[in-house]
Amino acid sequence: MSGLLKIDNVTISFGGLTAVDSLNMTLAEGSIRALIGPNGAGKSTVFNLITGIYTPSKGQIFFRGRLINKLPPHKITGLGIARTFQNIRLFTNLSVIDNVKIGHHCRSKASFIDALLRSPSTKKEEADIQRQAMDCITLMELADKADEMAGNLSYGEQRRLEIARALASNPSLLCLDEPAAGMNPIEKETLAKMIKKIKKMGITIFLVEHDMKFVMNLAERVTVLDYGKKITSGTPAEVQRDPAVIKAYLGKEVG
Ligand SMILES: Nc1ncnc2c1ncn2[C@@H]1O[C@H](COP(=O)(O)OP(=O)(O)OP(=O)(O)O)[C@@H](O)[C@H]1O
Repeated sequence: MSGLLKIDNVTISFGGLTAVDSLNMTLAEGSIRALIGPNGAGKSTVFNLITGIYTPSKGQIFFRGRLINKLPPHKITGLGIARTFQNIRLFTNLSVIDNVKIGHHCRSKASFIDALLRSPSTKKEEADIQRQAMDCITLMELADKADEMAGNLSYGEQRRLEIARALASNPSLLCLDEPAAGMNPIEKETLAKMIKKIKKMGITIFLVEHDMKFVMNLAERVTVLDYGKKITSGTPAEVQRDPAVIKAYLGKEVG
């Protein structure tokens, strides 16, 4: 398996605070990688760096060998990197399907004039977007809720809808920021099953998550950050018995 994403010696500082410090990571294509660490370790900042929200103070980020850390977020999405956020960001007054159709926007080829004139090519593109959006919500087991307002969904369903929307941009790398947060054990089990299905479709998964049981059952490799620095990287079993990890979590059980 080749490296899909390469984070090469990346540092970002905010004033006097180094949020991510000389980070090196390579994500194998088709894998599930987790990034864990205590609160404030820099995990979301890594996602913000990959998706172009932040620019590294030092270092480089490559996606399929292409330097991406100077590209704006929409270009990075267009190259095939999608993400969800720690806090749910849905249009609660729009339907489930419309929330997902918005995720297609970055792939849409229709110009403003095309859309106004509703040319045959625009109509065909609209039909394709509708079909692809249905595929995404079917995958996340929300097809029967397609016309419901997103705000009426349960918490677990809203989190799944966010993933459906991210999938609508047809990514090859999907970054999930705390996807299981606030879910009950049954919702977490359903989510884990869906993430495995997404992986089987060939999409690489990069996951930030606090729920250790969820992470250890799902990820093939786990990278641990503390105060912005990578303290270790390995299989879930290796990471769980690493003394540096146990110390970082202040003696809390990891597993
Ligand atoms: N835009 C910013 N300006 C200033 N400080 C920032 C900014 N973004 C992140 N930080 C700081 O960087 C550090 C890492 O934050 P980050 O949100 O990446 O941590 P995290 O590991 O995702 O934490 P959590 O698990 O609590 O979500 C924190 O100290 C945070 O306050």
